[in-house]
Amino acid sequence: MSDDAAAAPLATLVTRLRAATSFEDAATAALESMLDCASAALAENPAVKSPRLLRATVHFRPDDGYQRLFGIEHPTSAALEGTGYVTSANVWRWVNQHRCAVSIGVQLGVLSTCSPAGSALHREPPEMQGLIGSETRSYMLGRDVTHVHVVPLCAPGGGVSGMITLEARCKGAMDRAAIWDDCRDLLDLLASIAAPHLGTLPPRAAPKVTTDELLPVIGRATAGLIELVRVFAAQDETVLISGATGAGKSRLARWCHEQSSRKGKSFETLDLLSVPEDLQMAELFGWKRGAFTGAMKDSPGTIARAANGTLFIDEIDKLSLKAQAGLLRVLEERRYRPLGDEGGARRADVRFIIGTNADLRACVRAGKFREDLYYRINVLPVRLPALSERLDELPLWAEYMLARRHGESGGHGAARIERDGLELLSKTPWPGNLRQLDNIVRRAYALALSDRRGAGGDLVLARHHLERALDYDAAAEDVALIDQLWRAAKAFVGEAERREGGEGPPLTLEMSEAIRGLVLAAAVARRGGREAAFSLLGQHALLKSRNHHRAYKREIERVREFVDLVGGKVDEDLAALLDMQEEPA
Ligand SMILES: Nc1ncnc2c1ncn2[C@@H]1O[C@H](COP(=O)(O)OP(=O)(O)OP(=O)(O)O)[C@@H](O)[C@H]1O
Repeated sequence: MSDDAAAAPLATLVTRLRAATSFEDAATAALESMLDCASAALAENPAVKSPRLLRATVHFRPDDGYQRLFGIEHPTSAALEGTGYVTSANVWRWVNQHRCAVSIGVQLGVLSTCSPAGSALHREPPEMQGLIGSETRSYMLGRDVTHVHVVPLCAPGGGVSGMITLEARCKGAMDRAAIWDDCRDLLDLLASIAAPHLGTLPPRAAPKVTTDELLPVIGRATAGLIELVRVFAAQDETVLISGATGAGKSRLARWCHEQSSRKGKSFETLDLLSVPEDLQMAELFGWKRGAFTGAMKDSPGTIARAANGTLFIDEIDKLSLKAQAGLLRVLEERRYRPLGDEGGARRADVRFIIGTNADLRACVRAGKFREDLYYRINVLPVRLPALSERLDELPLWAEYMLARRHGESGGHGAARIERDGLELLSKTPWPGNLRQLDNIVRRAYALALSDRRGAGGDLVLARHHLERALDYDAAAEDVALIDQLWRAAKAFVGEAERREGGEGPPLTLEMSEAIRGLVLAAAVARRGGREAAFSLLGQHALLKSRNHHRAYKREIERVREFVDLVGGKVDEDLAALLDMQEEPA
């Protein structure tokens, strides 16, 4: 295209970008101008028969994780929805590392690029082999896409903040990745002009996302993210959810499953924090009887249990290097073999969602996490913001958690939080995120309940209840475990002395064993179930032999006896656990 011919689209784009007030305005302007230029260039190319530009997409992912995804159809400019997006982790990785465009001839897998240093065109340099995998290729062909051009969005600071993909159908040019040669410089230029606007303009008003049981609160900062996850849910590719501990990654993973075509099938969670390294392979792949000492009978692993459904692997950075190699094989070949199984490999029809609160790239740099696995799971990455980054949600979460607690205890009437109590919460730092907020609300609820005893009306969480709950939290955090245990030991001995003086039956050393049951009960309350509690506390042999329910009942019985003996007011959560005959739902 001549310089004169290029001047007009440049001027139009600059004018439209200046007028843009949102990310979507700027993205539409950029995509339309790039599609128009590419369309004109292809029409003039005598070697290309009946070319047709199909669509273009902005993948905005500063700092690697997706922040926005926006695309339009050509020539209508209708916004793309749902599964309308082509994604390829490898292409992103290449463009991100080399900061230059790539063209792909989909049918034959032909690739071309400019060398990062200059303008020389390279067809299929060796490092690009395998850049588009067979899955991506057949997906594109299934959508009638024969040619794709990918342009990096270079951020002013030197990094790459995203990429723009253009898709075309040119059946007569199937062996030529080079159909874009006449316009590739102009496309680079248009993208570079748009990049700063895309990086700085705010999104159009947050989409109206409806809440549900799994995501009861959605604020301004998370609305866009939830929409992204809804798009990703439809794609069956691996989703990587990163975010601080307690931010709600597990719930988001579950929600993603419910939005996917695997809804209604099993959803399994493997929390690697609670699985010792030497059992990780067994947990993932299952085992045959005799595969290792203690393997008394065959057992399916989480991959088999998640068949046709979704497997959420949390705390992925805790995966041993050996198990990392195993997981990589599953992700690449979709096949696995249980430990000790001599038969053929089994098919893993599972959608993986991965959770982490670690910086996986730092783990790769430190040699603790395989780089190839990192790229294999980093297909659709999203970052769930910490509670401190979405404070508009805080009052809604607090009220939701209070209502849930009130409902659990079968409370009558309404329960609410006083306005200055909510103010206090919004000024509090929340390193433990939603989990910590939930704990505070529960503790404040217990305090409010004991204040209300006897009085009717609404249950009100006043500021002083929340203050006390927060103080308790801070105190518990500051005091080392051994000091807290020492205090408990001294309290035990004090009570024994009182009884020695004639106050009730004696307290013997054996009775101090009730502490085991208390620890287990606390773990059940914390982890939401016996299996997770036993696993957390390293009781894998009991779990394997399925004897943990019996063990739990025995320990809890001991606690009940102890409570009967010493009397006094029992914490409400503990009382509920002691009354419970069966596993909590
Ligand atoms: N969508 C939600 N609905 C109700 N409660 C939630 C939700 N998300 C988070 N919470 C509260 O926060 C707690 C932690 O949530 P979740 O386990 O999903 O966080 P996480 O980010 O996976 O934590 P970790 O990294 O420690 O595994 C939950 O037990 C619950 O109390």
